[in-house]
Amino acid sequence: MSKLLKKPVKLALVQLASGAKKTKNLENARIKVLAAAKEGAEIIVLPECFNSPYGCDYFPSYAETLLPSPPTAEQSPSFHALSAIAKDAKTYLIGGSIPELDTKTGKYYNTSLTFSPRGDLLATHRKVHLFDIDIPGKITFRESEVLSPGNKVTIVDLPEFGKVAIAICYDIRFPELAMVAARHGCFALIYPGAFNTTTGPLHWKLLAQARAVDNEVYVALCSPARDMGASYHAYGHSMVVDPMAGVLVEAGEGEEVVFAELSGEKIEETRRGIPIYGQRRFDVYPDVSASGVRFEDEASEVKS
Ligand SMILES: NC(=O)CC(=O)C(=O)O
Repeated sequence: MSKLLKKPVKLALVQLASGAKKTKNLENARIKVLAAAKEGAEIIVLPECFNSPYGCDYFPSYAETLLPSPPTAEQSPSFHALSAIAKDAKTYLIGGSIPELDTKTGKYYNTSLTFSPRGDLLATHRKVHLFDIDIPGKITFRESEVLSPGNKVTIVDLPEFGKVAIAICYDIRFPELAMVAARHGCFALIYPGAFNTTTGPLHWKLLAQARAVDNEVYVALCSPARDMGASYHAYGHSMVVDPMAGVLVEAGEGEEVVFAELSGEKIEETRRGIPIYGQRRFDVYPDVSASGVRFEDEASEVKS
């Protein structure tokens, strides 16, 4: 038996088509998550900004207040919707991300909420690395004009399975975060993410496979469906990659739910075959996972 993943688990990625109407997005998420649960999924993932369009112009008007926790239904309809969906589906629900406003500081965040099958909040992850890029003639995006970054690595214990790490989209470009999470015993790295039609074709699958092969863990990326009528064209192609970097499943561009079976034996088999976990040379380079890693958000009462 694997210590990392105690028993096989069925994961579902809901590549949701979200529009301008938040109530409609929440209702659509509910329908799709309940249907995925009926298919046997035990961990279900929603995309980045699943309750709103994605873009700096939208963050403030869609932002919800999560603190103090639990928020009221007026402060955060998405918190309450996600909690109820998880409870009704009786599954773990990684609620993609939503724009958040911390009313104490006036700062906005891109925040993911994870709920237990009883509907309890297990963890909150605020996107750590903000999506600030400028590829002339292609895409310029500056999340930092509106958002503030989170400041911790988020690892969630799902007691009957094991630990997963939650991070958001651009966070996948930073191998240190993934390595820290893997070295702290996660069986999967889960990234709700909205890559775009410039970076997606080149980097989405490459990064999923890179983080998987670096760390010999499962990697799951969950995108919104592509909407060519929106100001931001999400790439789609939600996918699950196994610890050998094989693509287990990949969605197309439209609304779709994809499933994958994850097993501890696949992780063990990979690590037996290519035993990098016993071959690192910390006499040659430093162990980034050993010290100075922040797992708690000390500045706020946000649940880690
Ligand atoms: N949207 C993001 O956060 C990241 C992205 O699209 C990219 O890295 O490319």
